[in-house]
Parts: sequence; structure tokens; C-alpha cells
Amino acid sequence: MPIHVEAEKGQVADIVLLPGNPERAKYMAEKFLDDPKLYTDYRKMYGYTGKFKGVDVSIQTTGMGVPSISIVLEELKMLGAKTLIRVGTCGALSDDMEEADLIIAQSTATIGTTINQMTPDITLAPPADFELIKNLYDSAIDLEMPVHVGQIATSDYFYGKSEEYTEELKKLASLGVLSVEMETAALYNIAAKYGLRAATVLTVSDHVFKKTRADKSKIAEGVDRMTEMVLDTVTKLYG
Ligand SMILES: O=P(O)(O)O[C@H]1O[C@H](CO)[C@@H](O)[C@H]1O
Ligand SMILES: O=c1cc[nH]c(=O)[nH]1
Repeated sequence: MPIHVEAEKGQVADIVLLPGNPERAKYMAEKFLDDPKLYTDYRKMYGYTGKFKGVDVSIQTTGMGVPSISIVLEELKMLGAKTLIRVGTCGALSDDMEEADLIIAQSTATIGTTINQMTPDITLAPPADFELIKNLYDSAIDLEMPVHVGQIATSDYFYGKSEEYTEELKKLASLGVLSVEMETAALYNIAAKYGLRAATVLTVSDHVFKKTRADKSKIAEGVDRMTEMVLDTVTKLYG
């Protein structure tokens, strides 16, 4: 049994949805899965396996930031997971984006994250799995959800420490980067390392430059949308 994801082989499904927040994992499992079973609560990083329309699906908390999700991803790989879809929140870098809009991350830039140490002399640019993001996009359109597709940024900082950091975010925004969050670079790099399928879907919880945050009910609306979109794709690909 791995040290942090306290599950035995066979308890985690091939397909794992990855929220950062443990309360989101619990909410999603209880609301969307049939017969969800908790397989780990170590450090309150809840992990559940249940069924959605007959397909086995796990929902595993990752915690916040690259170091935390990296531990979880390595252990999910040990447990046999094959398709990994992050379901997170993010700060929009464009004021035109609405709270609770969805973003599919084709790729991610990095600010400061330790994951770059995986290939110190190489700037790796691992993309999301094409079939996953194509189907996620089709699901969002079929379900008439507001969706954006493009590059995001993964940062080690939630609270920017300096004016320089804000300038870096503005630079990324001017280069077309849609939003900032804290885990996807680890997901795409570790998926590349093991040949796993990965994608990230985010819902806009904050506006970085306007310095506003959606209220909890608006974030919940985005989480519901994001989960419905991802589970629609799961049934199309694996049902
Ligand atoms: O809502 P989650 O999935 O945790 O994602 C975002 O929210 C956290 C910061 O509040 C970071 O983990 C960031 O990536
Ligand atoms: O602004 C934000 C919002 C969510 N997550 C982040 O990392 N940043």
C-alpha cells in the first residue's frame, strides 16, 4: 500500500478525477457516483471509487500545489490508474472570462515550480491527451456550457509575492495564457513520464487582475458543470 493514498490495488479505478480540495472530492463522489466507497482518508485527502452509468470512476483529492499532487500521482500510478483528469479551480487572466466558465488546458506554462527539475536541461512541453480534450470540448458544446480551450499557467504562488510576479502574470496574459492554477504541470509531466492519459479542466473561481473571487454558490455551479462535462466524456470513451 502506498504511503499517502492508502488503497490496495483494485480499489482505484482506471479513470481518476482529481480535485485539489477534499471537500470537493466528497461532494462530487456523493452527488455524482453510484455507491461511492471511501478507500483513503489519510491526511483528509479523501479518495472514493463508485460507478457513473456503469463505469468505474475514482475521485482522488490531490491537495494544493505541485509537490502534493506529485505524490498523489506517483501513488495512483503504483495503484494502476491510467486516465487522469484534474477538475480544479483557477484564476482567470482575462477580464472577459465569466465566473464559473470552463477552461480545458491544452498545455501549461510554469512559474517557479519544482516539476521543471524533472528535465533540468530540457523545456518539456507535454500537452493534454488529444482524445480526452477533443471529447471534453464536444461534451461542453453538447451540454451548452461556456468553455475556453488553450494554454494555462501552473504557479507555485497563490498570493503573488511581488510586483514582479504580477508583471509576469500580465506578460503571460498578453501571450494568450488563459488562467493560473497550481497543479497541471505536474499532471502533464508525470503523465508523460509514464505514458498515462491526462487532461485538466478548470472552472474560473477568481479574476487575478480584478482581484475578485466568486461566491461559494457560483463556484459550486462551476464545479457541477465541470463534473457533468467530464463524466459525459468518461461515458463516451469508456461506457
Ligand atoms: O481548486 P483546486 O483544485 O484546489 O485548484 C486551485 O485552488 C487551490 C488554491 O486555492 C490550488 O490548488 C489551485 O490550483
Ligand atoms: O487565482 C487563483 C484561483 C485559484 N487557483 C489559483 O491558483 N489561483
